[in-house]
Amino acid sequence: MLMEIGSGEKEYIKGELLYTIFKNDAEHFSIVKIKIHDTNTSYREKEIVAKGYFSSLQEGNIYYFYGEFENHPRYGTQYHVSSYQTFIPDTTDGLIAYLSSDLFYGIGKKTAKKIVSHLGETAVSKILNDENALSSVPGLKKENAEELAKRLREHQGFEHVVVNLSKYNIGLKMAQKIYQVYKEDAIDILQEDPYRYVFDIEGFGFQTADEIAKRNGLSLTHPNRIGAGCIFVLQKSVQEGHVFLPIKDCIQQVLQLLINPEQSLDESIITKQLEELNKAKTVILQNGNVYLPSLYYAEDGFASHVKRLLEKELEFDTTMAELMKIIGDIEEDEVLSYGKEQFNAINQALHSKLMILTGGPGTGKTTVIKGIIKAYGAIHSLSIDPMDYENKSDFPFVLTAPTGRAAKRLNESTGLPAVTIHRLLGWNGNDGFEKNEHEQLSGKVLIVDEFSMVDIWLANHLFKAIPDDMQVLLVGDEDQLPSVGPGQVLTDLLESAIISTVSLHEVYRQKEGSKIIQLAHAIKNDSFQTDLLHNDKDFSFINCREHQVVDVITKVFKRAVDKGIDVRDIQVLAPMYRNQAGITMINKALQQLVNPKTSKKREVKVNDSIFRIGDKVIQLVNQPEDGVFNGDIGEVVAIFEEDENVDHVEQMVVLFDEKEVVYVRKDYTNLMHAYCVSIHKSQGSEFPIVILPIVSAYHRMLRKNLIYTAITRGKQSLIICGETNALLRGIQTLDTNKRYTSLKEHLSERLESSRKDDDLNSTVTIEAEDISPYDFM
Ligand SMILES: Nc1ncnc2c1ncn2[C@@H]1O[C@H](COP(=O)(O)OP(=O)(O)OP(=O)(O)O)[C@@H](O)[C@H]1O
Repeated sequence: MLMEIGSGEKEYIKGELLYTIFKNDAEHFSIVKIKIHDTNTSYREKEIVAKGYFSSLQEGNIYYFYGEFENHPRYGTQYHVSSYQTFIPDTTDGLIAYLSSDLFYGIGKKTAKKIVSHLGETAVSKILNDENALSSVPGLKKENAEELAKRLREHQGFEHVVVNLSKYNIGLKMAQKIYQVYKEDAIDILQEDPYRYVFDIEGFGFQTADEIAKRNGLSLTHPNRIGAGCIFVLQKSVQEGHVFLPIKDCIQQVLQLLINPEQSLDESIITKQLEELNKAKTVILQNGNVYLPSLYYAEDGFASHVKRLLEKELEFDTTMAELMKIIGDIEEDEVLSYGKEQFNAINQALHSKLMILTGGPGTGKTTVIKGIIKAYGAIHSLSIDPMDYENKSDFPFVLTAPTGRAAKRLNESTGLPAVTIHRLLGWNGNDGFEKNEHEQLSGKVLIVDEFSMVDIWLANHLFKAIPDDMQVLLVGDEDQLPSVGPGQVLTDLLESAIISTVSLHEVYRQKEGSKIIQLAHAIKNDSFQTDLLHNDKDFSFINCREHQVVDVITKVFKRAVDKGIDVRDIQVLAPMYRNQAGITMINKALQQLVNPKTSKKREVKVNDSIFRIGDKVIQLVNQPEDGVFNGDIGEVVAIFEEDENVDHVEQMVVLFDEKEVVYVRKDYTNLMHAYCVSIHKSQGSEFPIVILPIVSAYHRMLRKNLIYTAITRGKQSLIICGETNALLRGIQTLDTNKRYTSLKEHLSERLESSRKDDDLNSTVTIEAEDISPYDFM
């Protein structure tokens, strides 16, 4: 149904599009000049500049624009369009002119007249709403009728969808996503089964679908509602890190979600619906658990690749004596003597197809990685200098980590090239990964650092791309926070004990007198005592309460900056965004301290924040097309106004290490200030100076692994400010949020089946010795 043009209390500007000032086809973003015909707003000028996301606009056409006025500091009043619609002439003459215009091939004036006289002045909406409307027009050829309806639909389709979705408070951006999936069917689907949106459209919430369904009078026990409820509950559980939900838990959560005083629901209805979804392969029910298929297959796929890699035997014919000599030479070269655990780790890694190396900070993980690479090079007579390889892809050592900063750290500590896992696999956004089981990685040894941060999806994609004969070393610290995404791959692998593992316990950095390392290990080993909080050369503890946190941090920060320390080297980490000691407040205060407003510095306002040239910012999502990833930290280096660049849109330029990334306004929300970042976001990074507030106001979040992760981010200095009790309680609180994962089961099933195959094969061989083929003839 078409919304009545220009009707309702919604503000509009009706006008002719005079010309396009700027157009970005890829973004569907345009800035246009409008000659105003009519408006129900108080705007009294004859013309206005309008901007927004449009599918197609034609100069000379008349449109209704719905949106809001905006005051641009340089260009004055502009209209920010949130939805729009072509004005279809409502007079007979206007309509005839419209239908016989160039827009509609094959329809001349005569035919247009016939259509209007037959269908009346609402001809266009009749054609759009009823496929057969034109069949009653005498003398109109079937092909022409079909062509006209098709063109009209194409032309009106997007606007029609946008305008109708806006009635349900669905904005232009989400409307574009929806239109891409459903095209002109979007509104029909929304009206018949809004819950389908929850399945098909990323980011479309259950509550929105539910409200629309209620408005459209859909029954509260409708299977689609219950099905969407199940999917929504599963999607939510994935955000909490689960790979599946036990069916009972899932049912309880769905009941909670769908609860309604008007109509009761019982478990059997939900169970039945889960079975239906299972039949349709929308979920997978197995062993009393319910999975979203992508997660079930990720776990199972990962397990199958682990099995594949373990099956391929490794040829290693270096004798222990030879190896001792090689390692001895490396020790001489490195001017150190490997500890027993470290030697064992190098030896085992060289012998293993797949190995896990774990250990807390300063136990020598990087030292061991370097030792493994050098020893491998010596054994196989391979140079470990990338410069000796003409072709980059021939370099035998592939070093990778889940985040940009972790990869950079790995590169700096080993002196070898290291990239993010996404880059290694050639992630290209929607299209997926260039590297996969068909196009695998090249190289001989793969080393993945910070493996505790890798979720089951990424682990599966990575393992798919590992060729059978590659040796793999997974390095991580199991005591850190689990991955942000679903699963706990490192923990599950360690618990399954199917991959050889070496844990390093002896702390080497402590020998250099590091209090940070001492603290970290005391927390890890549950031997923390408050006297460890005494100030030291690399550690201070400042007593303060929640309301003093922002002030204390600002003072500490100021003192450090006054001492000449680079702002980029000081990182505040906190567990939560809200409350008076939260990340948001800390960022505001620190921005004011280190990068205040001045008349010379350009800035842009984004919701409640102001981004200013010189601001430290963090990327919040993966943006592979620009080579920036969730957690990367950069600095705003330029802000351009619309008329200052060839694209004619406002732009903000952020420098990440040596790479500049240009953001347009719609992407500004991918950034946040980074004077203070969440501990979760800091995983995989290290900073010279870490300031860590810990107060009881964070109690919901304070856990041993969170505090351990935060403390181990500090390289040279750590300043904790807050309450001793909150710290004590935090490190005594274990993360009881058990993640539901079944990787261990998948691994044992896979390995069990391969054992059975082996048994079967061996049985056949034995029997075959006694039986001749003729026995079967
Ligand atoms: N066997 C050793 N003898 C002397 N020094 C060592 C030895 N092993 C490691 N170190 C030193 O200890 C420090 C920490 O080692 P390394 O950086 O390898 O640990 P790590 O586990 O990677 O630490 P982090 O996780 O904090 O990065 C380094 O300065 C390193 O040179």
